[in-house]
Amino acid sequence: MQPKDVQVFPIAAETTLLRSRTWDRLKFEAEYARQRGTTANTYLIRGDRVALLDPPGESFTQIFLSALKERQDPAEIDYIVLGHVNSNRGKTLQALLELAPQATLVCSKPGAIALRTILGDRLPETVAVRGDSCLDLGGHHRLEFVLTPTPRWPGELCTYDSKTHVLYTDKYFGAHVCGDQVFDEGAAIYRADRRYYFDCLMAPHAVQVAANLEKLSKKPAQLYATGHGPLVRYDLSELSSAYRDWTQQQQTRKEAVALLYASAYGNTGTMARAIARGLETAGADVKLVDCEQIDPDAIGAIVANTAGFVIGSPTLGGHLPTQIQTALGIVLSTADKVQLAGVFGSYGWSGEAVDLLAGKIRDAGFSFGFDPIRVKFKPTDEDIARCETVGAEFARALKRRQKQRPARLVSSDSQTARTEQAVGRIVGSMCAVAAKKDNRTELVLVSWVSQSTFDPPGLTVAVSKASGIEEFLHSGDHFALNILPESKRWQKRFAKERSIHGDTLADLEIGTTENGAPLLNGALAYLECRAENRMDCGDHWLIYAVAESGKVLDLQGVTAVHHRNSARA
Ligand SMILES: Cc1cc2nc3c(=O)[nH]c(=O)nc-3n(C[C@H](O)[C@H](O)[C@H](O)COP(=O)(O)O)c2cc1C
Repeated sequence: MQPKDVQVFPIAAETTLLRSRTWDRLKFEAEYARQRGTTANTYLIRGDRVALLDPPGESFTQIFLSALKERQDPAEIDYIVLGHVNSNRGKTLQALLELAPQATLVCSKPGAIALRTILGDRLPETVAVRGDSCLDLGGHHRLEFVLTPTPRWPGELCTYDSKTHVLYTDKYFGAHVCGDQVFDEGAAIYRADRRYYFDCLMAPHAVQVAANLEKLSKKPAQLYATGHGPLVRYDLSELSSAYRDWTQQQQTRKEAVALLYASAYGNTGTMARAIARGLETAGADVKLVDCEQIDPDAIGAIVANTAGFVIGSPTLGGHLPTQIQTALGIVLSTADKVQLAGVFGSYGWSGEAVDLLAGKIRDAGFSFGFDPIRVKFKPTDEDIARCETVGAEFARALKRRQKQRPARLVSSDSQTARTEQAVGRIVGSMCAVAAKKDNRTELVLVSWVSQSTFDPPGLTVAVSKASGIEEFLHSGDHFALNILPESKRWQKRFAKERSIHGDTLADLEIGTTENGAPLLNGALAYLECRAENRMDCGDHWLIYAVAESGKVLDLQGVTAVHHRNSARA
């Protein structure tokens, strides 16, 4: 394999590209299956002042600095502009700043926060730019900044040079592909790589990407200077409109379901059509695919654009037919783990196919929207009705899932933020702890509630020390745990204030439990609790209480769950 190197190329007036190249796949691309190598593109703009845009990550630190020093004295670099900040760049930045201690770092505000974590004491003067900020390098090189945050890169920043009409697009419009070609002449050869890059890095954040594309389109760019892969000169308008189409497709894919099947004698096909009817009745958009009739390459594209997949197969000779084996391989390598799965099939006596499918899909980490369905030979009317029902259930489960998934998963580069994010993924049910003493009622929203003992039935609840209620929760005190249903009403009410007491209780209908504890009208269930013990834990008290009695008030209701982006949100 060709060794790593740095390709240097002038791309516009006083503007040089330094492309750190690897023909191998980099560590950070673990998610990226197309092994075509990559380039980390850095740009040097020499106006009256010198700006270096986007030094590469640590895989290239030494070769990049050697190549840079041959062309530019680092001691004369005025600005280092960072389209995004991550720890992978930390090592190169540290080495670069030793050679260029005079340089000012330029990045977005979230970028500056991440830099503080990465560089610590060694952080030099840093300018956090806003969306309307400009940096005049002299010689008519005026850098205009466009903030393009996505949950994955909250601090992303693109830069436009109004002299050269070059738009430095950081993560946008790139591709992980390595070669000698700097620009994209014969652009069609890159389209599959660019689409794959989009699917891996942009598609999950389609809403934010669409908004950012809109901002970028305001710059009259003649060249997209990408962060990775070939620069976009020849495919500029087509790639821009393809990005818009792809984001739009992504936003409408929400409840599409890929229903893949094969059927030698028509029985599994009958089941497939019944499941499809059920799905459609419940509002899903079904892509029904007979795997014997489709080019396997098309299966990946279909599955990548759906929120769930269902696979049906007959058992033939104790196995899956080849077309289903192929389809399964494609599905498992393409589908996102958040996609919901389903399995069905007709059989004659042993019926291994459904178990095989379910086992592989389960082992790959997917969860199911219905229990696998097996039908012996020809489906009866009852079987067909059952297939329709599970189709509809699957569509509803999909809707619920999408509602429950947090709108934004903000990824971060600092270890602390990553830990907080991970802690934030622990979900808890939304409850209101309510207590009354001396005619004073206090009510506080909590989501850190957990059953702790079976005998006696006991639970722990964490209550903020800042909330007024903690003084009502000493050993022997009684309180009610009101378990809230999924409802916008409660979300809105508690968005205003989490801790409610005094006059602000007036808009709530509060009854009493049998033991006289405050019961919130509209609660899904309640538990009458007696505090037994408490532990001093940082900014919270952890209360252990015994549930003395309780009742589910709405048997059909679903408990509200508190999804968070981070431990602090
Ligand atoms: C050649 C052949 C092999 C079969 N092997 C099995 C088998 O190993 N186990 C089983 O349960 N059924 C087996 N069957 C029965 C089929 O699974 C059954 O007929 C099923 O309804 C076919 O579904 P389809 O109409 O969707 O193709 C076999 C059928 C044929 C024709």
